Amino acid sequence: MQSLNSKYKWPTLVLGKYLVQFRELPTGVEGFPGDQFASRVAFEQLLIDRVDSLGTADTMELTFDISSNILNIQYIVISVCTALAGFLIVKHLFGSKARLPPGPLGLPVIGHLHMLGSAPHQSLMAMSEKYGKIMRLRMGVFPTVVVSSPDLAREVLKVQDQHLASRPHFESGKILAYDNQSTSLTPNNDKWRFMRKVITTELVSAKRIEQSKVTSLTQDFQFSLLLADVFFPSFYSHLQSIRREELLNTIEDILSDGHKGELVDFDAKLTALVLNQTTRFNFRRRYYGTKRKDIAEGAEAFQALVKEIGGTSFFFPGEFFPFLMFLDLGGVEARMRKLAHTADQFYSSILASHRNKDGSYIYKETLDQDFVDVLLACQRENNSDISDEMIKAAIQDVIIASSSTSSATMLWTLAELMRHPDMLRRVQKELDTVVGKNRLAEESDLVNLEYLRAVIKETFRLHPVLPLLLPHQSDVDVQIGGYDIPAKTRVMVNTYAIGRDPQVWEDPLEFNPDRFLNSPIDVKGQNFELLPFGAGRRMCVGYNLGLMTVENGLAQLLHTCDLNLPEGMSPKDVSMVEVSGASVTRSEVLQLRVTPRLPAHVYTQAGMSI
Ligand code: HEM
Repeated sequence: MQSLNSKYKWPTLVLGKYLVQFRELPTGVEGFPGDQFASRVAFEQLLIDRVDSLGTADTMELTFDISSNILNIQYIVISVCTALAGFLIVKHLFGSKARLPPGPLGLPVIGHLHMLGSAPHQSLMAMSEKYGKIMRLRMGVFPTVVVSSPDLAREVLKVQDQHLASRPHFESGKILAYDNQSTSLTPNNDKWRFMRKVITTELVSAKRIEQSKVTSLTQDFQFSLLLADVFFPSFYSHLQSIRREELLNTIEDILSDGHKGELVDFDAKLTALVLNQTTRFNFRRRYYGTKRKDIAEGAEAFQALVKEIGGTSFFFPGEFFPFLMFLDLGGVEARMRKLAHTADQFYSSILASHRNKDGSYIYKETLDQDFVDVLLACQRENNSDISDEMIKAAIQDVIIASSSTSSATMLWTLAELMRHPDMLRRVQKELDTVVGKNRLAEESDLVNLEYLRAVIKETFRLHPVLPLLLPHQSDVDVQIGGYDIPAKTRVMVNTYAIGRDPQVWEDPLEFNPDRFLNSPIDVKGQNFELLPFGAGRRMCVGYNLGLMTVENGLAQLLHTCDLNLPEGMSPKDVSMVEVSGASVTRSEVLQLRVTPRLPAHVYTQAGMSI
């Protein structure tokens, strides 16, 4: 067999790699599976066949997820350069008499990085079965503890919450998130609390926040919040109408594709739905293209940007060996800098569109204000504390945090329902009983859709899209599970392992929504066996918007559309294979046949032409 290296010019990233995972299709190679290959030989042969059949030029640009596949050559460089530093750090941190959690034997310098594989949550679950529900690991130079039981999750996210609510410093966040100024990456400080309050007040809450409750911020920040609060009521009702409008747009689009006899690409439709909702909340623009006429200029570039930043993994060499960042192994840093520059130009243009030419703020009536207006208003009142960079980081954070998570959850739920047609019928029967067939579902119906909500909880249990949450970090020495955890240790909660633990759930691998009927277990951070949004101070700040998006989106879809698998495909063929990036998604696109299931006048009355 011909060697790939001899035949094609090959990106450095691939040299020396045996396991490679595609994040994107090579340009022009249709239907190339986002798959992993057991060996280099199989991988190379497949590529050679594909490239030959296309007759492309001898250089191809490919994008790889290097999350777990840190190159052998890089390991060698890292090992030589860091042996001494690693030894000293480990000796300093673990050389004391502290009672540390157990853990597998790691390699010198790299620690346990090589054990993470392409799906770290799965590898860590397997390791916890062997080494225990609390494990000590080392990711490069960083001591890390992973917990995998509800009791230990409670200790991390509730009992020791105040000491574990910080975040580690991320090298990727330094480049891509304005020096870790985004809400999700900022350490536990006043600015982080401020951003959480503004998001809660302006984007995701149904209630006004009483000024008296704001006690932990500086006076200036309190004033800014008061200001934000004034804008709130009208903005909230406006958000509700945006949600509905975008949802009906999407359903019209889906039904129109279905009517033409085309298979509907649910990945594309639901990603567009959530992204459009989010960009409209933030800066009143639809940015993600759909087939409708009102596609904003630059939609495709923006779509690519969000996808790439959202898909940028924390798992690359410089993240675990920060003092080697300057070597830029694999060229990851250069790629991130380019991406950050493009993103910054985009956010600068958004800010500019909210200001006059001389930089002064364009005054708008309260009703016309979007999230960027609110942040700029806070900036005007508190100039030195809220920088443009902080605002840009906040916008990016909300877009990425909300878009990939909500659409991925909807897709996992739909895939489970397509695998279980009896459950799909039961959800639709419930919708017909609660809503009927003569009107569309409303957000207010959700409370009565008990079975649908059970299906969604069961999906969260088996397919949490952020299975390890985001890494927490201890500010001080703490104890978890009777073990000593030194300050500055990274702490992860493996919610995926908890969701599949036979000591916690009966028949844990079975998709059985009935387990949640008449059960007090909810997803709102009170029940540590089910933590799709985390819990405590760092819990997802957008959980009720995320939940509303998922529940309402699925209710409308399943009520208005009959869904069927493509001809010749049976329920057991629906793949549940995962791809791990910034969030965990299905590896296959969900394509379905769609027909309307309500009388024509219901769609017409809602303004849809199908
Ligand atoms: C189904 C949808 C969603 C899921 C499953 C989800 C899940 C999560 C999880 C697991 C975390 C990490 C919690 C931790 O580290 O302990 C998180 C953080 C976060 N989420 Fe969400 N999320 C969703 C939707 C949203 C939405 C709609 C927003 C928009 C406002 C949002 C904004 C954030 C932010 C800003 C953080 C960082 C919070 C902090 O560090 O203080 N999320 N989310």
